[in-house]
Amino acid sequence: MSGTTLPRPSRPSIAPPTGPLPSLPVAKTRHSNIGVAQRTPSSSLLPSPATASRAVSSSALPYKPGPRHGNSPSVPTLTADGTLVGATTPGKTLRKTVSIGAFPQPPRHTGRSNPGSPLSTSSTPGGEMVDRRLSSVSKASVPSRNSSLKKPRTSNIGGARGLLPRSPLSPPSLLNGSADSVAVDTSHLSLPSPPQSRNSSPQGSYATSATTFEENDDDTRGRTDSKGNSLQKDGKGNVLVSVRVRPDVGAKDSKQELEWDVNNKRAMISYRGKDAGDYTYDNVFDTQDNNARVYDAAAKRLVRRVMEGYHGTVFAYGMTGTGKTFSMQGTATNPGVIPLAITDIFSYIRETPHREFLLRVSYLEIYNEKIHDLLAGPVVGMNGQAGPQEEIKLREDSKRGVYATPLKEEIVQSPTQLLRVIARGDNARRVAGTQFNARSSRSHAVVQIVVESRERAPAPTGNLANQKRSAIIPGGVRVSTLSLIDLAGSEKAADNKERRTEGSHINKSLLTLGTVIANLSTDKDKAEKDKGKGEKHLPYRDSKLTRLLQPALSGNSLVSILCTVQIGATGSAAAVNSHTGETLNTLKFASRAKNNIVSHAKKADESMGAGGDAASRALLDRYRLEIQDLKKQLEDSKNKDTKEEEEDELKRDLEEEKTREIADKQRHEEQMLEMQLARTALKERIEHLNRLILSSKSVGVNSGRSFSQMSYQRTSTVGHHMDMRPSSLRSSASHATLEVPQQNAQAGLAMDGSEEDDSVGENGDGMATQSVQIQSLQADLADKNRYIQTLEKRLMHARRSSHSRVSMTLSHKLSGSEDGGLIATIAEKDAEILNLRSQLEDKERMISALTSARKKSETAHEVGSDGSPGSRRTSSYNRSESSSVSLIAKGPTSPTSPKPFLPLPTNNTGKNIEEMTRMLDEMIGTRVDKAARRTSLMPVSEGR
Ligand SMILES: Nc1ncnc2c1ncn2[C@@H]1O[C@H](COP(=O)(O)OP(=O)(O)OP(=O)(O)O)[C@@H](O)[C@H]1O
Repeated sequence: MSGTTLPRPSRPSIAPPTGPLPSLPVAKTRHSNIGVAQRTPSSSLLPSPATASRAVSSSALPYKPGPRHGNSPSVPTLTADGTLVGATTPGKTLRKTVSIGAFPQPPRHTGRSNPGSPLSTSSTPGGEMVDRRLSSVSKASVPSRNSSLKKPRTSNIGGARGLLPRSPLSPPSLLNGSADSVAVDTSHLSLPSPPQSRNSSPQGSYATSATTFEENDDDTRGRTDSKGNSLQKDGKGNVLVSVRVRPDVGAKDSKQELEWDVNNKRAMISYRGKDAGDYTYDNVFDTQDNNARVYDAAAKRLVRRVMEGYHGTVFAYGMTGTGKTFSMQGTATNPGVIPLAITDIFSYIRETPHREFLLRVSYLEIYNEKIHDLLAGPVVGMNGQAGPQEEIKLREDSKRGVYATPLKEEIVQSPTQLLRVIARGDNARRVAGTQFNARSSRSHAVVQIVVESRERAPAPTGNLANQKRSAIIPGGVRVSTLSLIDLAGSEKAADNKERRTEGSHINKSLLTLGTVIANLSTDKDKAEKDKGKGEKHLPYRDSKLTRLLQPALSGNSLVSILCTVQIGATGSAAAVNSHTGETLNTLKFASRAKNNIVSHAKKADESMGAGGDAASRALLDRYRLEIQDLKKQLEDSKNKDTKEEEEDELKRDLEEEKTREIADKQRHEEQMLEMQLARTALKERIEHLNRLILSSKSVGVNSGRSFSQMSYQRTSTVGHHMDMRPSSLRSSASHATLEVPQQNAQAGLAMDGSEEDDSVGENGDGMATQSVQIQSLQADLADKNRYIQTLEKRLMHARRSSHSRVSMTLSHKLSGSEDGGLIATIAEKDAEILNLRSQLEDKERMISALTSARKKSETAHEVGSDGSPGSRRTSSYNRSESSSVSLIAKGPTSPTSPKPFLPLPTNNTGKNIEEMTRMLDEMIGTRVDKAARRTSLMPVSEGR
């Protein structure tokens, strides 16, 4: 086939690899054939010539590829349409195509040297497979596995042979999620488990003997030629074709069965009826072979190659009811290709720690030429009822090849998850009862597992940019796809109209598939023959199935085709004939597929994943980048958070600091105010006291003068017998002693001693003195009032402060208070105010007393001037006053003042005034002393 005219997806490069592809890392530890060992010697109960001869020619004898070639002319082509009918040219190999690279070429093939296949195992340098197991089997004279359908098996790897712990009778479907693990006892084999054996499963372990059996199976399947040389087994190229024969209990010993011979050892099916012929494939599975064996021989390698980066397609083809679904899905106890592939995929991931993988799965069906997404679930319409699904179309682009869109893809992380997803799709698949199958698949079902893988990034170091780079650089992402396809079965016209419609679509698509495959070969032949004439049209677009399979069929994928047949049938002769015809058709289809499909699959280009724009990047890369971005965002937000937290903390600190400062300021202001108030109060008090002193002085001066005058008068009156004691007036505040000057005293000697005169003498001086006293007292009163106001203000402020201050301030205040408490201070202040008030009252009383005294003296004065007794006193007073004045005017040196100074006799008014003043002074003195003591915390001395 030439790729020049065919539309090829560009996903994998179509150029063949330059060297041989690596084989699977299989530990070839065993040299015995488990399968062979477990099977009974091949012996036909009803030997036909053919079977007899094959029995003899089996393993112990050199293999002769003759029958295949011998049968070649008789191998008919697909009879579905007239154009495909025909037979291969006699002598011409059925395998017309070659696989990639250094595929070892079987001797019977044409001279082309085939490259090593990704599906092949190790080969000798000469290109021949080493059939170790076969040789060991031969040496041990193990009977041939070659068998006819009638041969009963005494052992069964998968369960029918007694190794499984449970009966496979009516097993639940594994894909429906009810499967349990199948632990097959292989201990009796005394064989080490190979490294890649299934050591995990969705539910546990699938370490079946069939799996281990597989490892050497490749070799035992090699054949020897007539000269005894080891031959490479057919089909170890990029395309594997296997045929599985379904057991048919009902048709036992029927004539049809006798016409068939299934030789799984030689991978050959021979038909001895009309159109007799031998059909040889890569694998032939007889009725005794279980699914594990089928998987191991037909799909295991392909799956592992897919994990290594190749695209792989496995599909089951066959007539309805022949076991396609059974082979692909299997049962709980006999898991099929799909669950076993899933198990292997995850085993591979576990065994490959240096790479990272991302798996996504989609599941679609082609039903009546329409594609349905089996994972999308029912679409609920506006009315709440299930509506039609969005139409899924097939598209093709240079990167992805042919693909269905829009199709739901689910990312899966475990075998269980993957199986669940597939089971979900499987439940959504259309099945119906038909004449041949109670649960017939009415659609082609395609499971696609996309495997993205990449070398694991080294531990990220350095900055984020470096980390980002290191996350996507190494090796790029490899993207490969494993397609597992369970085709609907070809069938005869059904009674039911719906089944008929389905059947016609199924048949049409299968026919197209056959045509494409047939034309692949024809095209190739023609292309070779008629170079330049152009290539034959390949009708990929005639059906959705072929369109979807186009990348695989056109050579971009490793392909494994499992054709299922059922030999023998019950019923009418026509039915039997029809059945045989279908079986033959399937066999011919398989032969053509084997011969015609050319695969030059190569590993997916690693750089593809890492390159291109973001949208075209592999999901693994996109996710890696996203992870990096998210990590960065996380880091940023963390940093931001930390920064914000720090800023918040700083802000909080600043605010706290500010609040503290404001509080301190307030406290300071309050303290200052208090101090100021205290100072004001003290100043006022000082002023007041000073005024008092001045007032006393002035009173002293005035009264001293008057007193001295009075003293003089008294002296003069009483007659010089009194002590010359200085008259002292003690200032209440300053304790200042004001001594009456001697000259004044002496001057007073000449004065008249009359009481009245003394009190009112000096022509109204007495009145003036009283006025001064009154003024002084009033001023004092005003002072006191101010002082009281100040104290009240202070008290108010102290109360306010005590309410508003915090306890600390309070305690501070309390500890700072001399009396040990603000409350005590307040109480004292209250008491002080009360005292002052009482003092005020006293003063008021004194003022009123003085005022009345003045009034009295005024009245007396007025009476005196009118010749009243008062006037006498006044005149006397005036006299003495005038004499006193004259004495004073004359000074002490006057010779007219010989009398010593005598204390003035106190009259009533003088006494009153003196007493009152004294009382006042005492009261003030007491108060001031008290206040001074109490407010010792205040800078009294400073104020003073
Ligand atoms: N190798 C086998 N061993 C035991 N039972 C089998 C085998 N192959 C098929 N069967 C049974 O035959 C029946 C039909 O098989 P299955 O549904 O797989 O056929 P099919 O090819 O998928 O049919 P269709 O195309 O109609 O879907 C099932 O009950 C299945 O269990």
